[in-house]
Amino acid sequence: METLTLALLGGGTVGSAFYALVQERLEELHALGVSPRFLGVLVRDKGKPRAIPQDLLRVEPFDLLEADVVVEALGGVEAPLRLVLPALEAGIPLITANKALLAEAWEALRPFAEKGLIYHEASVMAGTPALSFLETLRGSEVLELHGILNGTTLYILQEMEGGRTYAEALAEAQRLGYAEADPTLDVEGIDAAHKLTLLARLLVDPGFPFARVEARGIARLTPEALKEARVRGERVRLLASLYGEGGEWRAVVAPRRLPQDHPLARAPGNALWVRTRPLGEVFVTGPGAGGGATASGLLADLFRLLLGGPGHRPAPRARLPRAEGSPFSALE
Ligand SMILES: NC(=O)C1=CN([C@@H]2O[C@H](COP(=O)(O)OP(=O)(O)OC[C@H]3O[C@@H](n4cnc5c(N)ncnc54)[C@H](OP(=O)(O)O)[C@@H]3O)[C@@H](O)[C@H]2O)C=CC1
Ligand SMILES: N[C@@H](CC=O)C(=O)O
Repeated sequence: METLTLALLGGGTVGSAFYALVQERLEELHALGVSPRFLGVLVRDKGKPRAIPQDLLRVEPFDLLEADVVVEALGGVEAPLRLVLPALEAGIPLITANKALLAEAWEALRPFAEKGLIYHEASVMAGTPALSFLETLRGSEVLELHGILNGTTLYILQEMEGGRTYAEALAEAQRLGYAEADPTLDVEGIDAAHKLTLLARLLVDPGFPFARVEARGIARLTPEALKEARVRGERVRLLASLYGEGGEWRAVVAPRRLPQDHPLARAPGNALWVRTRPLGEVFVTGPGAGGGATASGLLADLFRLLLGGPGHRPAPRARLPRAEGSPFSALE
Protein backbone atom coordinates (compact mmCIF):
# COMPACT_ATOMS: atom_id res chain seq x y z
CA MET A 1 0.00 0.00 0.00
CA GLU A 2 1.30 3.48 -0.87
CA THR A 3 1.47 6.29 1.66
CA LEU A 4 -0.59 9.32 0.61
CA THR A 5 0.93 12.40 2.23
CA LEU A 6 -1.63 15.14 2.91
CA ALA A 7 -0.79 18.71 3.87
CA LEU A 8 -3.81 20.27 5.55
CA LEU A 9 -3.98 24.07 5.67
CA GLY A 10 -6.52 25.06 8.33
CA GLY A 11 -7.78 23.15 11.33
CA GLY A 12 -10.96 25.11 12.05
CA THR A 13 -14.57 24.06 11.39
CA VAL A 14 -13.80 22.53 7.98
CA GLY A 15 -10.19 21.39 8.48
CA SER A 16 -11.00 19.56 11.74
CA ALA A 17 -14.04 17.88 10.20
CA PHE A 18 -11.94 16.79 7.21
CA TYR A 19 -9.27 15.33 9.49
CA ALA A 20 -11.96 13.38 11.39
CA LEU A 21 -13.67 12.17 8.19
CA VAL A 22 -10.40 10.81 6.78
CA GLN A 23 -9.90 8.77 9.99
CA GLU A 24 -13.48 7.51 9.73
CA ARG A 25 -13.11 6.43 6.08
CA LEU A 26 -9.65 4.85 6.27
CA GLU A 27 -10.83 1.46 5.04
CA GLU A 28 -12.18 2.92 1.79
CA LEU A 29 -8.94 4.78 1.24
CA HIS A 30 -7.00 1.58 1.93
CA ALA A 31 -9.22 -0.20 -0.61
CA LEU A 32 -7.97 2.34 -3.16
CA GLY A 33 -4.41 1.33 -2.31
CA VAL A 34 -3.40 4.32 -0.18
CA SER A 35 -2.71 4.93 3.46
CA PRO A 36 -3.15 8.64 4.29
CA ARG A 37 -0.54 10.38 6.44
CA PHE A 38 -0.90 14.01 7.52
CA LEU A 39 2.33 15.93 7.07
CA GLY A 40 0.99 18.73 9.26
CA VAL A 41 -2.05 20.92 9.88
CA LEU A 42 -1.48 24.67 9.63
CA VAL A 43 -3.28 26.78 12.24
CA ARG A 44 -2.74 30.15 13.90
CA ASP A 45 -3.13 29.14 17.53
CA LYS A 46 -1.92 25.75 18.79
CA GLY A 47 -3.68 26.30 22.11
CA LYS A 48 -7.26 26.27 20.71
CA PRO A 49 -9.18 23.10 21.51
CA ARG A 50 -9.66 20.99 18.36
CA ALA A 51 -9.91 17.29 17.52
CA ILE A 52 -6.54 17.07 15.76
CA PRO A 53 -3.48 15.54 17.46
CA GLN A 54 -1.29 18.27 18.90
CA ASP A 55 1.89 16.92 17.28
CA LEU A 56 0.41 17.56 13.80
CA LEU A 57 -0.32 21.23 14.42
CA ARG A 58 2.01 23.80 12.84
CA VAL A 59 1.91 27.54 13.31
CA GLU A 60 4.67 28.20 10.79
CA PRO A 61 4.19 27.28 7.12
CA PHE A 62 5.81 23.89 6.44
CA ASP A 63 7.23 22.38 3.26
CA LEU A 64 4.22 21.61 1.08
CA LEU A 65 6.49 20.18 -1.60
CA GLU A 66 6.74 17.01 0.50
CA ALA A 67 2.99 16.46 0.12
CA ASP A 68 1.19 14.37 -2.50
CA VAL A 69 -1.91 16.54 -2.09
CA VAL A 70 -2.55 19.93 -0.47
CA VAL A 71 -5.96 20.38 1.17
CA GLU A 72 -6.76 24.04 1.86
CA ALA A 73 -9.37 25.18 4.39
CA LEU A 74 -7.81 28.39 5.70
CA GLY A 75 -10.04 31.06 4.20
CA GLY A 76 -8.92 34.44 2.88
CA VAL A 77 -7.03 35.11 -0.33
CA GLU A 78 -3.42 36.32 0.03
CA ALA A 79 -2.22 33.90 2.74
CA PRO A 80 -3.51 30.71 1.06
CA LEU A 81 -2.41 31.93 -2.38
CA ARG A 82 1.17 32.42 -1.17
CA LEU A 83 1.17 28.92 0.29
CA VAL A 84 -0.46 26.94 -2.52
CA LEU A 85 1.20 28.52 -5.57
CA PRO A 86 4.63 26.86 -5.18
CA ALA A 87 2.95 23.47 -4.64
CA LEU A 88 0.78 23.93 -7.77
CA GLU A 89 3.86 25.02 -9.72
CA ALA A 90 5.48 21.75 -8.64
CA GLY A 91 2.45 19.86 -10.01
CA ILE A 92 0.96 18.99 -6.60
CA PRO A 93 -2.85 18.88 -6.75
CA LEU A 94 -4.89 21.22 -4.58
CA ILE A 95 -8.23 20.38 -2.98
CA THR A 96 -9.88 23.50 -1.61
CA ALA A 97 -13.13 24.70 -0.05
CA ASN A 98 -12.05 28.32 -0.44
CA LYS A 99 -14.30 30.12 -2.92
CA ALA A 100 -12.88 33.57 -2.08
CA LEU A 101 -9.42 32.39 -3.11
CA LEU A 102 -10.64 30.97 -6.42
CA ALA A 103 -12.93 33.87 -7.22
CA GLU A 104 -10.43 36.63 -6.41
CA ALA A 105 -7.05 35.10 -7.35
CA TRP A 106 -8.17 33.57 -10.65
CA GLU A 107 -5.46 35.15 -12.76
CA ALA A 108 -2.81 33.26 -10.79
CA LEU A 109 -4.81 30.05 -10.38
CA ARG A 110 -6.51 29.69 -13.76
CA PRO A 111 -3.57 27.96 -15.53
CA PHE A 112 -3.52 25.28 -12.82
CA ALA A 113 -7.30 24.85 -12.93
CA GLU A 114 -7.09 24.44 -16.70
CA LYS A 115 -4.50 21.70 -16.19
CA GLY A 116 -6.97 19.90 -13.90
CA LEU A 117 -4.86 20.40 -10.76
CA ILE A 118 -7.54 22.20 -8.68
CA TYR A 119 -10.42 20.26 -7.11
CA HIS A 120 -13.05 22.42 -5.44
CA GLU A 121 -16.41 20.66 -5.13
CA ALA A 122 -16.63 21.86 -1.51
CA SER A 123 -16.33 25.52 -2.51
CA VAL A 124 -19.97 25.72 -3.69
CA MET A 125 -22.77 24.09 -1.63
CA ALA A 126 -20.23 22.11 0.45
CA GLY A 127 -20.72 18.36 -0.12
CA THR A 128 -23.98 18.75 -2.05
CA PRO A 129 -23.07 18.23 -5.71
CA ALA A 130 -22.96 21.59 -7.44
CA LEU A 131 -19.84 21.52 -9.61
CA SER A 132 -20.17 17.84 -10.55
CA PHE A 133 -23.91 18.41 -11.10
CA LEU A 134 -23.13 21.27 -13.50
CA GLU A 135 -20.33 19.31 -15.18
CA THR A 136 -22.92 16.74 -16.21
CA LEU A 137 -25.11 19.54 -17.56
CA ARG A 138 -22.33 20.44 -20.00
CA GLY A 139 -24.09 18.08 -22.39
CA SER A 140 -26.88 20.65 -22.48
CA GLU A 141 -26.78 24.41 -22.90
CA VAL A 142 -27.53 26.43 -19.78
CA LEU A 143 -30.14 29.14 -20.41
CA GLU A 144 -30.37 30.45 -16.84
CA LEU A 145 -29.24 29.39 -13.38
CA HIS A 146 -30.51 30.42 -9.96
CA GLY A 147 -29.09 29.19 -6.68
CA ILE A 148 -29.41 29.52 -2.95
CA LEU A 149 -25.68 29.32 -2.44
CA ASN A 150 -25.17 30.70 1.05
CA GLY A 151 -26.12 28.57 4.04
CA THR A 152 -25.85 31.34 6.62
CA THR A 153 -28.36 33.67 4.97
CA LEU A 154 -30.72 30.78 4.19
CA TYR A 155 -30.62 29.82 7.87
CA ILE A 156 -31.23 33.43 8.93
CA LEU A 157 -34.22 33.83 6.57
CA GLN A 158 -35.74 30.50 7.65
CA GLU A 159 -35.32 31.40 11.32
CA MET A 160 -36.75 34.90 10.78
CA GLU A 161 -39.78 33.27 9.10
CA GLY A 162 -40.18 31.32 12.35
CA GLY A 163 -40.12 34.53 14.43
CA ARG A 164 -36.47 34.79 15.49
CA THR A 165 -34.64 38.08 15.15
CA TYR A 166 -31.93 38.65 12.55
CA ALA A 167 -29.25 39.03 15.26
CA GLU A 168 -30.25 35.83 17.09
CA ALA A 169 -30.31 33.84 13.87
CA LEU A 170 -26.91 35.14 12.73
CA ALA A 171 -25.35 34.31 16.12
CA GLU A 172 -26.72 30.77 15.87
CA ALA A 173 -25.45 30.36 12.29
CA GLN A 174 -22.00 31.34 13.59
CA ARG A 175 -22.25 28.87 16.45
CA LEU A 176 -23.21 26.11 14.00
CA GLY A 177 -20.07 26.82 11.94
CA TYR A 178 -22.00 28.03 8.86
CA ALA A 179 -20.73 31.60 8.74
CA GLU A 180 -17.45 32.90 7.34
CA ALA A 181 -14.81 34.12 9.81
CA ASP A 182 -16.06 37.58 8.75
CA PRO A 183 -19.87 37.11 8.51
CA THR A 184 -20.22 40.33 6.51
CA LEU A 185 -19.19 38.20 3.55
CA ASP A 186 -22.32 36.10 4.08
CA VAL A 187 -24.90 38.74 4.88
CA GLU A 188 -23.75 41.23 2.23
CA GLY A 189 -23.96 38.59 -0.51
CA ILE A 190 -20.19 38.48 -1.19
CA ASP A 191 -19.81 34.78 -0.39
CA ALA A 192 -22.67 33.93 -2.77
CA ALA A 193 -21.03 36.21 -5.37
CA HIS A 194 -17.74 34.30 -5.01
CA LYS A 195 -19.62 31.05 -5.60
CA LEU A 196 -21.62 32.41 -8.54
CA THR A 197 -18.35 33.50 -10.17
CA LEU A 198 -17.06 29.93 -9.97
CA LEU A 199 -20.26 28.55 -11.51
CA ALA A 200 -20.16 31.12 -14.33
CA ARG A 201 -16.57 30.13 -15.13
CA LEU A 202 -17.47 26.47 -15.14
CA LEU A 203 -20.43 26.95 -17.46
CA VAL A 204 -20.28 30.02 -19.66
CA ASP A 205 -16.97 31.88 -19.57
CA PRO A 206 -13.63 30.61 -18.19
CA GLY A 207 -12.50 34.20 -17.58
CA PHE A 208 -15.69 35.48 -15.89
CA PRO A 209 -14.44 38.24 -13.53
CA PHE A 210 -15.59 38.34 -9.90
CA ALA A 211 -16.02 42.10 -10.34
CA ARG A 212 -18.86 41.49 -12.81
CA VAL A 213 -21.12 40.00 -10.14
CA GLU A 214 -23.50 42.55 -8.65
CA ALA A 215 -24.11 41.70 -5.00
CA ARG A 216 -26.71 42.83 -2.50
CA GLY A 217 -27.28 40.95 0.76
CA ILE A 218 -29.95 40.55 3.42
CA ALA A 219 -28.54 42.82 6.13
CA ARG A 220 -31.20 45.47 5.54
CA LEU A 221 -34.11 43.08 5.09
CA THR A 222 -36.91 43.63 7.61
CA PRO A 223 -39.23 41.02 9.20
CA GLU A 224 -42.08 43.06 7.62
CA ALA A 225 -40.73 42.41 4.13
CA LEU A 226 -40.72 38.66 4.84
CA LYS A 227 -44.27 38.85 6.23
CA GLU A 228 -45.49 40.83 3.22
CA ALA A 229 -44.03 38.24 0.88
CA ARG A 230 -45.78 35.46 2.80
CA VAL A 231 -49.12 37.25 2.51
CA ARG A 232 -48.60 37.41 -1.26
CA GLY A 233 -47.88 33.67 -1.42
CA GLU A 234 -44.15 34.23 -1.86
CA ARG A 235 -40.91 33.55 -0.02
CA VAL A 236 -37.78 35.68 0.09
CA ARG A 237 -34.46 34.01 -0.60
CA LEU A 238 -30.98 35.36 -1.32
CA LEU A 239 -30.65 34.20 -4.90
CA ALA A 240 -27.48 33.98 -6.99
CA SER A 241 -28.61 34.26 -10.60
CA LEU A 242 -26.92 33.94 -13.97
CA TYR A 243 -29.03 34.86 -16.98
CA GLY A 244 -28.92 36.62 -20.29
CA GLU A 245 -29.61 40.35 -20.60
CA GLY A 246 -28.92 42.48 -23.65
CA GLY A 247 -27.04 39.61 -25.24
CA GLU A 248 -24.58 39.30 -22.32
CA TRP A 249 -24.44 37.20 -19.18
CA ARG A 250 -25.64 39.04 -16.09
CA ALA A 251 -24.61 37.68 -12.67
CA VAL A 252 -26.54 39.04 -9.69
CA VAL A 253 -26.87 38.18 -6.02
CA ALA A 254 -29.94 39.76 -4.41
CA PRO A 255 -32.90 38.98 -2.17
CA ARG A 256 -35.68 37.83 -4.51
CA ARG A 257 -39.35 37.04 -4.13
CA LEU A 258 -40.11 33.46 -5.18
CA PRO A 259 -43.53 31.86 -5.63
CA GLN A 260 -44.02 29.55 -2.64
CA ASP A 261 -44.43 26.47 -4.80
CA HIS A 262 -41.17 26.98 -6.74
CA PRO A 263 -38.58 24.27 -5.91
CA LEU A 264 -36.16 26.99 -4.77
CA ALA A 265 -38.71 28.41 -2.31
CA ARG A 266 -39.51 24.96 -0.93
CA ALA A 267 -35.89 23.82 -0.71
CA PRO A 268 -34.93 23.02 2.89
CA GLY A 269 -31.24 23.53 2.13
CA ASN A 270 -28.98 25.24 -0.36
CA ALA A 271 -30.17 24.64 -3.89
CA LEU A 272 -29.52 25.08 -7.59
CA TRP A 273 -32.22 25.34 -10.23
CA VAL A 274 -31.07 25.37 -13.83
CA ARG A 275 -32.99 25.71 -17.09
CA THR A 276 -31.18 24.05 -19.94
CA ARG A 277 -31.64 23.02 -23.52
CA PRO A 278 -32.44 20.34 -24.63
CA LEU A 279 -32.47 18.67 -21.19
CA GLY A 280 -35.02 20.99 -19.53
CA GLU A 281 -35.21 22.07 -15.88
CA VAL A 282 -33.01 20.43 -13.26
CA PHE A 283 -32.76 20.96 -9.54
CA VAL A 284 -30.56 19.84 -6.67
CA THR A 285 -30.77 20.66 -2.96
CA GLY A 286 -28.86 19.77 0.21
CA PRO A 287 -26.73 21.16 3.02
CA GLY A 288 -24.35 23.88 1.86
CA ALA A 289 -22.43 24.78 5.02
CA GLY A 290 -21.05 23.28 8.21
CA GLY A 291 -17.98 21.23 9.04
CA GLY A 292 -19.19 17.72 8.20
CA ALA A 293 -21.07 18.81 5.07
CA THR A 294 -18.00 20.61 3.71
CA ALA A 295 -15.52 17.90 4.68
CA SER A 296 -17.70 15.51 2.69
CA GLY A 297 -17.09 17.64 -0.43
CA LEU A 298 -13.32 17.69 0.23
CA LEU A 299 -13.26 13.93 0.68
CA ALA A 300 -15.30 13.43 -2.51
CA ASP A 301 -12.56 15.36 -4.32
CA LEU A 302 -9.88 13.20 -2.75
CA PHE A 303 -11.70 10.09 -4.03
CA ARG A 304 -12.06 11.72 -7.45
CA LEU A 305 -8.33 12.41 -7.55
CA LEU A 306 -7.41 8.90 -6.36
CA LEU A 307 -9.66 7.39 -9.02
CA GLY A 308 -7.74 9.33 -11.67
CA GLY A 309 -10.27 12.12 -12.30
CA PRO A 310 -9.04 15.64 -13.09
CA GLY A 311 -9.85 18.71 -11.02
CA HIS A 312 -12.73 21.03 -11.91
CA ARG A 313 -11.82 22.60 -15.21
CA PRO A 314 -13.48 25.85 -16.32
CA ALA A 315 -15.52 26.01 -19.55
CA PRO A 316 -13.26 25.53 -22.57
CA ARG A 317 -14.43 28.82 -24.11
CA ALA A 318 -16.83 31.69 -23.54
CA ARG A 319 -20.28 31.56 -25.06
CA LEU A 320 -23.09 34.09 -25.23
CA PRO A 321 -26.55 33.55 -23.70
CA ARG A 322 -29.35 32.22 -25.87
CA ALA A 323 -32.23 33.39 -23.67
CA GLU A 324 -33.06 36.65 -21.91
CA GLY A 325 -34.25 37.60 -18.44
CA SER A 326 -34.84 36.27 -14.96
CA PRO A 327 -38.28 35.08 -13.82
CA PHE A 328 -37.80 36.30 -10.23
CA SER A 329 -38.33 39.83 -9.02
CA ALA A 330 -35.75 41.49 -6.78
CA LEU A 331 -36.83 43.00 -3.50
CA GLU A 332 -36.50 46.77 -3.44
N1 LIG B 1 -17.67 26.63 7.42
C1 LIG B 1 -18.33 26.25 6.34
O1 LIG B 1 -19.49 25.87 6.39
C2 LIG B 1 -17.67 26.30 5.00
C3 LIG B 1 -16.45 26.90 4.83
N2 LIG B 1 -15.88 26.91 3.58
C4 LIG B 1 -14.58 27.51 3.41
O2 LIG B 1 -13.60 26.74 4.09
C5 LIG B 1 -12.55 27.58 4.56
C6 LIG B 1 -12.37 27.39 6.06
O3 LIG B 1 -13.56 27.72 6.70
P1 LIG B 1 -13.79 27.39 8.26
O4 LIG B 1 -13.18 26.11 8.61
O5 LIG B 1 -15.24 27.60 8.49
O6 LIG B 1 -12.98 28.58 8.93
P2 LIG B 1 -12.35 28.61 10.39
O7 LIG B 1 -12.14 30.03 10.68
O8 LIG B 1 -13.14 27.78 11.32
O9 LIG B 1 -10.93 27.88 10.19
C7 LIG B 1 -9.86 28.46 9.54
C8 LIG B 1 -8.62 27.72 9.97
O10 LIG B 1 -7.48 28.23 9.30
C9 LIG B 1 -6.53 28.71 10.24
N3 LIG B 1 -5.94 29.91 9.65
C10 LIG B 1 -6.60 30.94 9.06
N4 LIG B 1 -5.73 31.83 8.57
C11 LIG B 1 -4.50 31.37 8.87
C12 LIG B 1 -3.20 31.84 8.63
N5 LIG B 1 -2.97 33.01 7.99
N6 LIG B 1 -2.14 31.10 9.06
C13 LIG B 1 -2.36 29.93 9.71
N7 LIG B 1 -3.59 29.42 9.96
C14 LIG B 1 -4.65 30.14 9.55
C15 LIG B 1 -7.28 28.95 11.53
O11 LIG B 1 -6.39 28.78 12.63
P3 LIG B 1 -6.93 28.85 14.15
O12 LIG B 1 -7.85 27.69 14.31
O13 LIG B 1 -5.71 28.74 14.98
O14 LIG B 1 -7.62 30.18 14.25
C16 LIG B 1 -8.31 27.82 11.46
O15 LIG B 1 -7.78 26.62 11.92
C17 LIG B 1 -12.94 29.00 4.14
O16 LIG B 1 -12.35 29.27 2.91
C18 LIG B 1 -14.45 28.91 3.99
O17 LIG B 1 -14.97 29.85 3.09
C19 LIG B 1 -16.47 26.34 2.50
C20 LIG B 1 -17.68 25.73 2.61
C21 LIG B 1 -18.41 25.70 3.87
N1 LIG C 1 -20.37 30.82 4.97
C1 LIG C 1 -20.73 29.92 3.93
C2 LIG C 1 -20.09 28.59 4.20
C3 LIG C 1 -20.15 27.70 3.05
O1 LIG C 1 -19.73 28.02 1.96
C4 LIG C 1 -22.23 29.74 3.89
O2 LIG C 1 -22.90 30.18 4.81
O3 LIG C 1 -22.72 29.20 2.88
